[in-house]
Order: sequence, then structure tokens, then C-alpha cells
Amino acid sequence: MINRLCIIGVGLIGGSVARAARAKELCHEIVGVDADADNLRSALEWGVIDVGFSDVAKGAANADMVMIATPVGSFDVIFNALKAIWPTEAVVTDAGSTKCSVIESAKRVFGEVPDNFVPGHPIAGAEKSGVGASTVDLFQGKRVILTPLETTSPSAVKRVERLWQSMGAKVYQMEPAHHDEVLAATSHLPHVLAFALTNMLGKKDEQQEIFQFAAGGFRDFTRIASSDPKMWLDICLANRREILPLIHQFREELAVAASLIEKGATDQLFALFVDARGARQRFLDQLEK
Ligand SMILES: NC(=O)C1=CN([C@@H]2O[C@H](COP(=O)(O)OP(=O)(O)OC[C@H]3O[C@@H](n4cnc5c(N)ncnc54)[C@H](O)[C@@H]3O)[C@@H](O)[C@H]2O)C=CC1
Ligand SMILES: O=C(O)C(=O)Cc1ccc(O)cc1
Repeated sequence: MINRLCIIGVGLIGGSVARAARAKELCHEIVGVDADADNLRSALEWGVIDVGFSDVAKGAANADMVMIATPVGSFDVIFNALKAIWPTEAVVTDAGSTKCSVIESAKRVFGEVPDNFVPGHPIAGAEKSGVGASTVDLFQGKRVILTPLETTSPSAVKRVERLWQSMGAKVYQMEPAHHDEVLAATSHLPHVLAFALTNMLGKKDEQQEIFQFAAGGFRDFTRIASSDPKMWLDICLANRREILPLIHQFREELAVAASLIEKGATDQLFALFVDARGARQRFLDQLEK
């Protein structure tokens, strides 16, 4: 049982952790920290958190579990604010979408990554943000990746693992660099593509009102372009090393498709669609495992 759970960033993810922790009775008290006064007020009013602070150090004082759920570009600021009161007896973890950048940030601020800091990432979320979008069951049946270092305390890892498991998630461990490589392909690249496509069509729409005639496929493909711009700015900058080569690779794949369409290369174009459908089916089959 956690006594005092401190959540820094009570948005979609932080708010959902708070709601799940409350519902599953995982802690006695939930302290929320948020830079956005309106968001913090809502979290208090709705009973998502018990106490609210705008000051990181005040909020984290005396907590035995701290979860950082702010955009990855804010981690230097958060770690610096925590430095003066770094809770050596507590476990500190995070939910950031990139892991090498978070670890680098900890190294910049502390010299080395504290052994009670467990980097983590729930592979669950939505295109919405803020505490108003948080739900009690966001992590139910979802995966969470922890990327501990060799120096990370095994008991701290266990406590974070148990926290996510208690919220219904399945926990995996990965090397931080491997995490960033995998997530660049399955999450970061698709978001960049959705933003780019929607942006391109948005410019056309000003002249042609094309969105009026968009079907379900457009909605499916572009849902994630409604995601928070600040969060995705931070992710793209933090993991640019992995994202950029994939964008170049995608360009080549698109050029192949364009050339096959141009040539009317029926068999090859058909094979490309068959291969893509097969790959997606393999992905769907894996989700059921
Ligand atoms: N949205 C998603 O689907 C997922 C997001 N993540 C990661 O989780 C983290 C949080 O994402 P969301 O909950 O979606 O964002 P959000 O925008 O819903 O919530 C973030 C909260 O952090 C607060 N905040 C920002 N900077 C702060 C600072 N310096 N001090 C205190 N509070 C600050 C904001 O006011 C906001 O309320 C990000 O690192 C994101 O990459 C991970 C998995 C899924
Ligand atoms: O909205 C969606 O489908 C997402 O893909 C949400 C998401 C966004 C960022 C992450 O790091 C993990 C999950």
C-alpha cells in the first residue's frame, strides 16, 4: 500500500493513474501537482486528487511514490525542482513517451540517474488531454514498458511494476534505446504522418471544402492528429534520432507506391496491398496474445 502518491502533471495520464489508484485502493492520499491552475482546480473539484500544489517540491514532499506525467520536454525543470528534496526513501517513476531523453535529463540534473528512479511508459492513451479526459480504466488490459538501468534498485522496479499491475496493465522491461526505436516506428512516425496528412488536406480544404466529403477511413487515419501539439513537439524533438530515418524510409515506400500507380503495375501494386494487409493482421493477432 502506498501512503502518499504524488502525481506531477494531473492530465490524461496522471489523472487516469490517480483515478485508478483511488478505485483500486492502492494509496491513502493522492497529491497532485500541476502548472495549469484550471486543470488543478478541476482535479480537486472532481475528487481525482486530495490535495493540489503548483509547486513541485512542496507536492512531492513526504510522498512515498512519485509519478511524473508531464510532457517529456519539461523533465529538466521537474528534476531540478525535485533535486533539493529528492526523496531517497520514495520511488520516483514517470510516464513519458520517450525514455532515452528522460534518462539523459536525469543525468544532466543529478550527475547520474538516481537508483530509486524507474523510467516507464504506459502504451495507453488517447488524442485527448487534461484531467477532463482521464478515465479510471485507461490502463486496464494495456501494456506498460519499464526501462530500468543496471543501477536501478530492483525493489523500486518491483514497486512500480506492482503499481501498474494493480491498475490492470501488463508490464514489460526493455532497454531504453530499444524502447525508443520501437516506439518511433509504432507511435511517433504514425503521429507525424497523421499531422502531415491532415495539415496538407487542411490547406486544400480552405479552397475545396473536402472535409465535408471525408469518409470513415479519413477519420480513422487522422484521429491522432487531434493529439496535443506540445506533447508531440516534445516527443519529436526528444526522439528525433530514431524518427528521422523512419520518415526517410517512409518517403521511399511512398515513392515506390507512387511509381507503381503511375506505371499501372497491377501485380506489384496488388502485392504491396496484400503484404500490408498481412502485416496489419499479424499486428492484430499479437494484440490478442
Ligand atoms: N496522451 C497519451 O496518450 C500518452 C501520453 N504519455 C506521456 O505522458 C505524459 C503526459 O501526457 P498527457 O497526460 O497526455 O498530457 P496532458 O497534457 O493531459 O497532461 C500533462 C499535464 O502536465 C502539466 N504540466 C506541464 N508542464 C508542467 C510542469 N513543468 N510542472 C507541472 N505540471 C506541468 C500540464 O499542465 C498538464 O495538466 C507525457 O510525457 C506523454 O508523452 C504516455 C502515454 C500515452
Ligand atoms: O491515441 C492513441 O492512439 C495513442 O497512440 C496514444 C498514445 C500516445 C503517446 C504514447 O506514448 C502512447 C500512446
